[in-house]
Amino acid sequence: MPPKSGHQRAKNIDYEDDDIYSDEEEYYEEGVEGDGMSEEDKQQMAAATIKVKEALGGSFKVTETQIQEALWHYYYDVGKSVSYLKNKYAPKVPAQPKQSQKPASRFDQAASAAGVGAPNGKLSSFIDSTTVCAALNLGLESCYSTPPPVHFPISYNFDRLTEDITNFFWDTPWGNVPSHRLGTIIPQTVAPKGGLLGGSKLAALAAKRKQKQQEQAAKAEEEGNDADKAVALLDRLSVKSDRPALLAPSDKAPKPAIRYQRKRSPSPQPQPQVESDEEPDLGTTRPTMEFPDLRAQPSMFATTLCSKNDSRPAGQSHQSTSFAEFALPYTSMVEFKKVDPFASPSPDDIVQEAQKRGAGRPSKPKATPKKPAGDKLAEAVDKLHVEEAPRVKSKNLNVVEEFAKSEMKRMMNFVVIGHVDHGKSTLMGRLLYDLKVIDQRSVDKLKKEAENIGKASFALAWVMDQTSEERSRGVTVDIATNNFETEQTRFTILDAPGHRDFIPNMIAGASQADFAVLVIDASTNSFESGLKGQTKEHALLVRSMGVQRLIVAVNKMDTINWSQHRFNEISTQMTTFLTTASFSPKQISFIPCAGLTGENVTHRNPDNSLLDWYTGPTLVSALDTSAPSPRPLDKPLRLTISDVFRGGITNPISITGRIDAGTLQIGDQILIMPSSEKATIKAIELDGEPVDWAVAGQIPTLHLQDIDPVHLRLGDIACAPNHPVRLIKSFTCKILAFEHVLPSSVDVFRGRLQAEGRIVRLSATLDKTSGEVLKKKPRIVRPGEVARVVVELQRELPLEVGVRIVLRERGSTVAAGLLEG
Ligand SMILES: Nc1nc2c(ncn2[C@@H]2O[C@H](COP(=O)(O)OP(=O)(O)OP(=O)(O)O)[C@@H](O)[C@H]2O)c(=O)[nH]1
Repeated sequence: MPPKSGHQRAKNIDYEDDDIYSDEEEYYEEGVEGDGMSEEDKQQMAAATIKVKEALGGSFKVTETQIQEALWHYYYDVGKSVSYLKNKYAPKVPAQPKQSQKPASRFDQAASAAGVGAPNGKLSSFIDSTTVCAALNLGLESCYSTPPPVHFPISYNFDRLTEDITNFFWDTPWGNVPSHRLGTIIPQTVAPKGGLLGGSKLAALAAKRKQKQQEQAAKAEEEGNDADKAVALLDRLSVKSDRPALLAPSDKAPKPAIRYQRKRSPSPQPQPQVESDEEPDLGTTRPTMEFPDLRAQPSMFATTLCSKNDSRPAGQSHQSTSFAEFALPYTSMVEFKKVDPFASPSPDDIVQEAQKRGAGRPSKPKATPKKPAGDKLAEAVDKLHVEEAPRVKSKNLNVVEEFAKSEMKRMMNFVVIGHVDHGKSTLMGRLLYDLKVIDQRSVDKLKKEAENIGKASFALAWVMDQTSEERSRGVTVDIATNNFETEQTRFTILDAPGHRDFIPNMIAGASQADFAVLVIDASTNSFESGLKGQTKEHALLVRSMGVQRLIVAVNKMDTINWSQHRFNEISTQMTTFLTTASFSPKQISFIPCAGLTGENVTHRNPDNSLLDWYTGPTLVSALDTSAPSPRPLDKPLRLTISDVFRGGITNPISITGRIDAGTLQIGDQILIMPSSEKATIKAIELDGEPVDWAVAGQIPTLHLQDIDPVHLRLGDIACAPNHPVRLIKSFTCKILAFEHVLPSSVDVFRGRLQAEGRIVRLSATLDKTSGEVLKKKPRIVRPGEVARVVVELQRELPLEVGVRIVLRERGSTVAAGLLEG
């Protein structure tokens, strides 16, 4: 009976239980006795034997044992067994031994090869898998890392082992490569021949040459021609010096002298009909062998860049330079030869020539002989330089004097603040419309657009709210500016967002304002809800930012029938609150108005008898009577950047911001902090008009040069280079608490500037009016109290004494104050 093969055992293994076998007994399963076959095996074997016999036919000479051996090996696979038996025991046909013979597989060969050295007899014990792998020339690494031993019966014939292996793999196609088709690796002893795969026409020509050369050499030797020998020797020497590695492959076996020459790059295009001059003349020239240069040739670009020192004699044309060795497509065509690409000046030459002429310099005569391309390129690179922008000439004006004698109108900036939707933008839109800053046509257009999206009541607000986001949401997001004039004053409106999410933007607007207009919705409940919201917060913020004058526009009076009672109620409540927030009652004005209808904004409506009880000024009159803030013109320049933008080709980088102190004029250099980068003022615009200078209190647009935009950020300070703002990381400030203040992390706001910091110390609580210390080192500062605290910043910021800051924590304003040092 055939041995129990590894396959058979594997069939019945419960892998979950027995993954690894520790000793050979375990390979035999229980219930298997004697011949090693189970009852099931025996039945299968009997049935399969009958089928194999039928398939082979009665005339086929094979014993039952041979059939069963085959079936055992092929897991009772009748087809395979039949094939095997036919191949194994079929009578050999002497006439066609090769065709009929089953091709030997790789495995067959390997196994046979191993068998050559093996004792051709009976092995006295089993052969383990290492031996099998070695026999198959596979090596152990291709077997299992822990190879399971393969057992063969005692007294197994080694010849049969190779046969079995051979037969087992005979049907694997990749193992059945006929021996005559097996590749042979022959170590290279000579340099490769020309052509991609060494079989080109040139190679054939070279071979011919070589043969001819050898014949000549033999002939010369016969004739004792010493001269030829010397030439041959010289050849060998020169070759060695040129390419020692390639041409002296072995000292022991010197090769005949062959002179290699650089292979010219063939044209990638089909050769034209014209006979090429470069066709080797085998008859007249020394026998040579075309050989591809194994070292990569430098590219044309690299050669051009690096060939500064041209050794060519002066006057030599480009065609005769080393570049000519790099064949270009169509170069051998007649048409191509007519074209001299260097005959006319290059585009670079033309540009340079034009530039010279433009600069008024006489153009140099064309250099003859022509310089090599590499030199020209190097020269051109040397000449490359960034055109410096023409220096901006300063008129060196005495700006303070200019301002004094300018007789220009007063200039004032006011910020419009208040709770969301109380009508700030509508009120400003109405004001601009009634003052004819906005024409009827524009307002009609806005009305139509607003109607189209169902927001007709926002048409006037859209005069200020110009972004699509603001218009679609019906909410102001960022500060919107606009200008208008009265008889006495030129105003800049800073319309702030009312929504609490945009308080940082409101702070930025407030930091630029001389005074504020607080808009309050007088309708039922709106005023009250505003008090809990941003009405109070905004009022406190602007006061903390240094605003002293406050005009309260009691708006939407049309919704309450111009109720005097309501107006008085609101006025009383607000006066109480504002005075506690340090506003002087003299600086507060209350104006009843309706932005939507325009009542009492720029004019009184004589037909509106409901407002007869009011005898005070209109809103515009109230604005006009406000006193401007003092202008520190004689102080060093300080401008807080509130916007950075690209103004276009002529003005690539521009900034906007209020001048807090000092003056500036065209041509001035300014220092940007904290980047410490300088810039030059190229042009100045004020309310869209070009001007030569600007002074403190104004919000000009400065067009800059000599600075990279990366050095300009919102909240940065533009200052005089000789009086720069210091960068500080820690400061003491006097604050008015909006909420309970404790040592904690805070966001520090100054204009558009926002930075992370921490209140590290509560130094003292102070008296509101006198500023005297009430309590040192308090544990907490309560809302409404004034205190001195120390703040540490995460990064250095341009802050100095007198600057107003706001401290916020998680979206709420906790305090605002003044930097002390
Ligand atoms: N009846 C009436 N409605 C007004 C008046 N003023 C404004 N409104 C309406 O109030 C709504 C809000 O007006 P806005 O001007 O957008 O309010 P706002 O304060 O600028 O809003 P934010 O800037 O987003 O805080 C709009 O529907 C206006 O039509 C007014 O005097 N009377």
